[in-house]
This record gives sequence, structure tokens and C-alpha cells, in this order.
Amino acid sequence: MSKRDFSRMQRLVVKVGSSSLTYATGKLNIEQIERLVRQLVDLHNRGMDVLLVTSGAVGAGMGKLGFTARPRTIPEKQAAAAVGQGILLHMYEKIFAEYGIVVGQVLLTREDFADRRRFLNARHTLQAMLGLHVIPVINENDTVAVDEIKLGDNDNLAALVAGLVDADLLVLLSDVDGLYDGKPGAAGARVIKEIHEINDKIEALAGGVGSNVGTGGMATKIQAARIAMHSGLVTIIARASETDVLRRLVAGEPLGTAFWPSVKLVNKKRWIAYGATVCGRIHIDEGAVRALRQNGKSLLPSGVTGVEGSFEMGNTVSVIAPDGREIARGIVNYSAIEVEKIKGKKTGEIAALLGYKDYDEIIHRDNLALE
Ligand SMILES: Nc1ncnc2c1ncn2[C@@H]1O[C@H](COP(=O)(O)OP(=O)(O)O)[C@@H](O)[C@H]1O
Ligand SMILES: N[C@@H](CCC(=O)OP(=O)(O)O)C(=O)O
Repeated sequence: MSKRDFSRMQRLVVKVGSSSLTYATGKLNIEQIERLVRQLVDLHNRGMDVLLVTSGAVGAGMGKLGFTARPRTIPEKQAAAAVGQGILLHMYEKIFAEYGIVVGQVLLTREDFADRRRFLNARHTLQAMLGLHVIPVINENDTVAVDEIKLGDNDNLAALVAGLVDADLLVLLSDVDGLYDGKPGAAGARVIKEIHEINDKIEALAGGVGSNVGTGGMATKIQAARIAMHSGLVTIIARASETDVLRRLVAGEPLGTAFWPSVKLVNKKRWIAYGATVCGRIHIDEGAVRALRQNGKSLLPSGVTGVEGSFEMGNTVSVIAPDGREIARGIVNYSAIEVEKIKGKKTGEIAALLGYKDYDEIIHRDNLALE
């Protein structure tokens, strides 16, 4: 059996990029979309849970509005997305319906992953849809996403969705065969088949977009693979137009570039590490670094040397080692003002310093995601 045999997996997230869904004219590539839908239906009929993350709203809107270049201003881009998202969903709905499959539109923003209540809400909705055999058709909510709440690219969105629903495999379909070790198309450049670690060398390979509709190029795909790897799932980058690409990938054919996971974080820790908004920084000493890293301990006030930012109890903060590196993220039991008062002190002193003591730990180990 091939290492890549995914035929028995339960849950698959497929992301398809604008470059594969639209022609250079900005109009939708219906044939490509039909081929993709047919493959998704086939996997769905086998009993797999299938979620589709689809770009193309801005591209489709550009086509409808007669834009030949990507809009320059954000409101114009959002207007194009508003027009295009309707076109996109209508088309998916129609094509999936030909196979008797019902789809549901899910539009998400960064905030849906950053706030744990919204995160759980989105998870319950997606789980309910899958339970009803509905295929979620997901995109970023471009029309309302301003900079602060924008993920900005669907590669990262797809990785977060894959983590949200505990998928087994994330497939990023694009207009290239995978991650090349040089400029795609250049003499001697080859697709890297397997990646077990994303290091500086791999990151340096990632260039920008290859079309006038794509966002992020390979850089955002590598970011997505990193999130997925740490969440314990495999990511494959492959060409959307490759014949029967999804069926062949699931059967174990070594198409594209596969990123293999390292450790599996439990759900909450995955959310702390990748979903939550970081509201501040807590600096700790070497002893605390050792306690957290080697001994799996909670962070106590005695190891804290400094506080940055203004955060409240329940917020997520970065934990910073003496050399300036972020070694963990965690949910704090005390606000920034409180941590400032109890830093460097023994737990026995907390009550006297604050006038109360709700917790011994500043961050409990269950709420701590280590790098
Ligand atoms: N090392 C690389 N290997 C493969 N593609 C690369 C590389 N560096 C940059 N790219 C570009 O990334 C593009 C795919 O990303 P993007 O344009 O965002 O597409 P999508 O719409 O599928 O997300 C390719 O067309 C390619 O030109
Ligand atoms: N949300 C945007 C897509 C953003 C994006 O990531 O695009 P792409 O790099 O083509 O997957 C849209 O629907 O046009």
C-alpha cells in the first residue's frame, strides 16, 4: 500500500484557486468547474465528507463588471466579490444539483477562527451540514472583511477549515503541478514530491502569484501546509486541471507536492496556536522555558519577567523566551495589569498582591500550545 493511500480517510477539504476557476479573460472556466464537481461528488458518494473551499468571487465579479485588471481599491475588490460570489455559488449549486447533491454557502472571516465561541459555532454548523450530507462551499466573506479581520487568502482559510472540522487531508488545487524547486517552467526546475519539514530553504522557494487573479502564490500555500502539518493532517498541492486529480490523489498516486504532518495537536491547542488573535506578550526566564518545554508544566508567576500589550483574562498571548523567540501561545488566567503585579512572585503571594487569588497559574498547561 502506498504511503499516500487515502482511500479509507473520512474527511477531505479541497481548496481551488481563482487561477484554476477563471480564464485570463476573468470569465469562469465552466468545464474545469464541472470536472472538479464531478470528482467531489464521486468522493462524497463513496461516503467521504467533502468540503470545498473555493476562490473565484473577485475573478467572477471582475468578468461580470468588465474589469480586465484586478481592482486596485479594496471597496472595488469587495464590490467585485459581492457580484462574483453570487455567480459562483449559483453555478456550484446548479452543477452539484445535477448529481442530486445539495450545497450550502459558508462565508468566514478571521474572526470566526479568532473567537473561540464563534470557532465552535462554525464547527457545529459545518458538522451539522456534513451530517445532512450537504457539501459546504466555503469562501472568505470578502465583502465585509476589512484588513483587521481578513485572512486575505483562501489557502490559509482552507487550512483553518481543515483543522476546524478535523479533516484527514487538505488538497490545494492550483494552476501548477506542485511546489517547484526553482521557477516553474524554468529549465531544470522540478516538483518537490514530499516535504516533511518546512524550513527556510522551502520557504525561500515560494514566489508570488502566477496570474492576474491569484492571491499569495506559493507563499500562502506553504503557510497553509504549515498550519495543517501542525494540526496532524497531510496537505497536497496539485494541478486542478490534471485529469481525475482528486480520484488519483486519494488512490495514492504521487501527484503534486505532499507535506507530511509532525505532531498532532488536540483541537483546543490548535485553535490557540493558529486561530486565536494574540493580544499581548509575556516574557519568561530560562527556568520557565525549561519547565514549559521539558517538563510540560503550567506557567507560574515566578517565571514571568515582563508583560507587553493590554490583555484580559481569557485572551491569548505569546510566550517569549529570553532570546526573544516565541516559544508558546496560551490563554491567560489574569489580565496584563494583574500579571504586571504578580510577575516574578511566588504563587503563595498572589492573594496578598491582588487581594484575591483565582488561579495559581498565569497559563495552565491545558491552555498552552508550545511551538
Ligand atoms: N516555487 C514555486 N513553485 C510553483 N509555483 C510557484 C512557485 N513560486 C511561485 N509560484 C506561483 O504560484 C502560483 C500559484 O499561486 P496563485 O497564483 O496564488 O494560485 P491560486 O489561484 O491557485 O491560489 C503559480 O501559478 C506559480 O506561478
Ligand atoms: N476570496 C477571494 C479569493 C482569495 C484567494 O485566496 O484567491 P486564490 O489565491 O486564487 O485562491 C475570492 O473569492 O476571489
